[in-house]
Parts: sequence; C-alpha cells; structure tokens
Amino acid sequence: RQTGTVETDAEKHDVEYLTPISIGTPPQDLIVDFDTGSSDLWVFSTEMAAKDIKGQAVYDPNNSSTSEKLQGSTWQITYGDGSSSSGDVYLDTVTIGNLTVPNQAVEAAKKVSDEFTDDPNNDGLLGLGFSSINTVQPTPQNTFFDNVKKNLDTPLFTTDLKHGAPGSYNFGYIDPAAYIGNISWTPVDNSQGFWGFTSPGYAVGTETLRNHSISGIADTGTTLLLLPKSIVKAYYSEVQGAQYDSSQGGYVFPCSPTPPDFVFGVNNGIVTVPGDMVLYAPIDSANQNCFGGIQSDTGIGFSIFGDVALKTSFVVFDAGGLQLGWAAK
Ligand SMILES: O=C(CNCCc1c[nH]c2ccccc12)Nc1scc(-c2ccccc2)c1C(=O)NCc1ccccc1
Repeated sequence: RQTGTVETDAEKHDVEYLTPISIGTPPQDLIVDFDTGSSDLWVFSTEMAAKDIKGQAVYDPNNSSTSEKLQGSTWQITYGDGSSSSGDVYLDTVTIGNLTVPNQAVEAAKKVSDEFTDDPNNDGLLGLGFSSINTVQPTPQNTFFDNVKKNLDTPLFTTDLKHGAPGSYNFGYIDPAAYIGNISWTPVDNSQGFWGFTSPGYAVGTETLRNHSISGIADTGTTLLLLPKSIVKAYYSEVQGAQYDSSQGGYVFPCSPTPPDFVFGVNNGIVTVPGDMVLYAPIDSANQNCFGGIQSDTGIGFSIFGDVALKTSFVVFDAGGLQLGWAAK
C-alpha cells in the first residue's frame, strides 16, 4: 500500500495551480493543472502545430520506450469558458511524486484553443473528476487517481491550495498536521461525474447563516467561486461601491476597504472565505478597482466552489466513502 504527496504552485492571482508530473521512459517532465472538475489527462504534444505551442513543455510519445498508441482512440474536450482541446491517445507510464501508474491513458493534444496556447506555464490538465466523464472515444479511459487508488492505503486524495504560495496534493492519506479543528464531512453526488455536494446555507460577514441550499461542485480547475445570482447580489450589496461591470463580465468594486467575509455551510460546519480572498485581482494598473472572486453561476446549472473557496481549506476528496471533507487550516 502506498501514499504520495506532490507540491503545487500558485500562478499569478492564484488563477491556477500547477503541479509537476513525469510521463514515459526516460521520464518527460511536464507541469500540469490538477483539475477535480474534469477527467481527462491531456498534455501538449509533438503532434501539435508549432504555432500553437508558446513555451509549454510537450510530451513526445515517439521518445518514450513505454508508450503504446491506443489505436483508433481520440478525445475532444470543451470547457464552459469556451476553451477546448483535442487529439489522440497513448498508454504510458505516469509518475506523480512517488506514485507510478504503468498504463495510464495520456491524451496527446493535436489542437488546443488560444486560452491554452497563451498560457505558457501550463502543459496540460490532469483530471481528478470521475472517470464517467472522460472524453476518450470509443472507450472512455480511467483517471490517474482511479488507476492508482487500488495501491493507496485508502482511496482518497486531499488538496491544500494556498493564496500565492505552494500548496500540495496528497494521495492515500490525511495529514493531521495539514488542518486544524474538525473535518466537516458531506456526501458526494457523483452522478454528473463531478465532486458534487449541497451546502445548507451561507452568510455575509458576521451575520448568522441563512438557510439556502447551494448545490455545487468542488473544482480545483475553476479559479473563482461561482454561486447563485441571488447570493452574489446579497453579498455585493454589502460591498461599498460594488457594481456589475458588463465589460469585465462580473462584479467589480474598490480594492479597499477589504470586503466582508463570505461563509458557506458544509454539513454542520462552516467554511469562511476571508474578504481579502474575495479581492480576486485589480482590473486597473492604479489598483483602484478589483474583480470579485465571487461571481454568478448563471447558465451553468450548479455552483462551482473553485480555487477561491478551496484555498481557504484543507479538503478531502474521499472516493471510498463518496464524501467531501472540509477543514480549516
Ligand atoms: O471545466 C471545469 C474544470 N476544468 C476547467 C479547465 C479549464 C478551462 N479553462 C482553463 C484555462 C486554464 C486552465 C484550466 C482551464 N469545470 C467546470 S464544470 C462546469 C463548467 C462550466 C460550464 C458552463 C459554463 C461555465 C462553466 C466548468 C468550467 O468551464 N470551468 C472553467 C471556467 C469556468 C468559468 C469561467 C472560466 C473557466
């Protein structure tokens, strides 16, 4: 039985968290975005047009003695922000920290959209959602976690994302030194392939929790905390000078004073998003106005507890008990 840990680095404004992996023999090192909101391990590759590669590391299956083409298999993924990528599939050895999966499906990109081409630090995505939403056709493939979990002490992984500092992903164990107080557990609904859960309510600042069911997903691949419009309006009604700015595509407000905390319930516990984390990023060079880290989930069909929510906590993604655990740290 094994366990593993790997450090993840926050990019500017914590827009994404990038983690090193190795693929193939000899090992090819790439840095990818671990994404609990999707289930494809796809990487920039030598099969792409040179114009679509701008600084990223690429996977070269022809340079790996252990790569094996999954004949006839292809993949194509489009994310809600309109970004997309597609390509073909190889089985190869993938190592994360001290954990190795010998025949992991590695989805080699042939095409990626500009959002990915223009992101030089990100060499691909490693899906940590449920394998039911893997996009490989004709036969969907397993995620790294699904393949490695039989070798783990216990079938879970934990996230400890931080604000502007390296965090970590652990596999197969809960590090008691990584959190304080108790872990609040809540059941996971994986019927849509996500780490879905329902929060019982929320509060703005120091008010008492309002009963309001919020169904959403724990999603390390989405930067912001996307909530129902009514809750977002209630929150920004308490932020001086906040307004919806259609040119920015969301609520903006003066970068000071610090806005109120946002609190959401997890079972009988609470998670506090400090006001300074809601200050997502300045929208002007004079740093006068800031784009909010809390925005509306309109059109998605569920809320997304992205990095703005996750980086406040130590979160346990437990596939054995099909539950999510949230703890302060
Ligand atoms: O896809 C993921 C997780 N992987 C993201 C990988 C990724 C997508 N661009 C990236 C760019 C860099 C690194 C990783 C990614 N989560 C989910 S579940 C439902 C939606 C959704 C559906 C409909 C409408 C909106 C969202 C999304 C979504 O599109 N989030 C990204 C986003 C959400 C809002 C705004 C922007 C992006």
